[in-house]
Amino acid sequence: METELHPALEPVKFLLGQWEGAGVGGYPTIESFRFGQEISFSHIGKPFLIYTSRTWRLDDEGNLGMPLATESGYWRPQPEGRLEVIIAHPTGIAEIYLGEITGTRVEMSTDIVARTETAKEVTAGKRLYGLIGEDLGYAYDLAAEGQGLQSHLSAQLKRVS
Ligand code: HEM
Repeated sequence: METELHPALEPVKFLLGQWEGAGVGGYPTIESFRFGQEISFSHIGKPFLIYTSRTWRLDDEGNLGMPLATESGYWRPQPEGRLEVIIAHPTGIAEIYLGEITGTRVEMSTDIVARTETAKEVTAGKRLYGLIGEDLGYAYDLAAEGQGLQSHLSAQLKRVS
């Protein structure tokens, strides 16, 4: 049965579906790397998107290797293009973002980052998502381990369903 889209999701409808692609990552404290990624945005008829992401290391031949980061959460569009996002990480981190939707572009910055006792010292994040033609692109800036907010990842994904 097709679930009817909640009207609050109209501004983020362009994200719905499964996306697959590849990206690059780095940070001053680590070696740069390539990764493959699957992202899913779905809904259950309520005013939020369900978001999940899985990633794998990508070698020079383009083969997927070890699993890397995974994350999941909820995207909650609000009136006037505002957006609230909650993302949980298995690394003991929970991020709360406040953002804005402008056409097919979403920009968000962390309001709060909470960490378990053993999590790395992540203090802030900024994410930019947007359609590039028919693809989904994003860039993620991270402040962690005493470093200022700067690029950790960027990727481009194709819609697969
Ligand atoms: C597509 C998603 C991501 C991928 C593929 C990815 C990949 C990586 C890799 C390969 C490393 C270096 C090796 C390691 O420590 O595992 C790393 C380090 C790190 N990542 Fe990510 N990451 C992702 C998302 C995130 C997010 C969302 C955060 C913060 C909430 C984050 C925070 C960190 C931190 C704090 C480090 C350690 C830096 C250090 O030890 O100095 N990463 N990431």
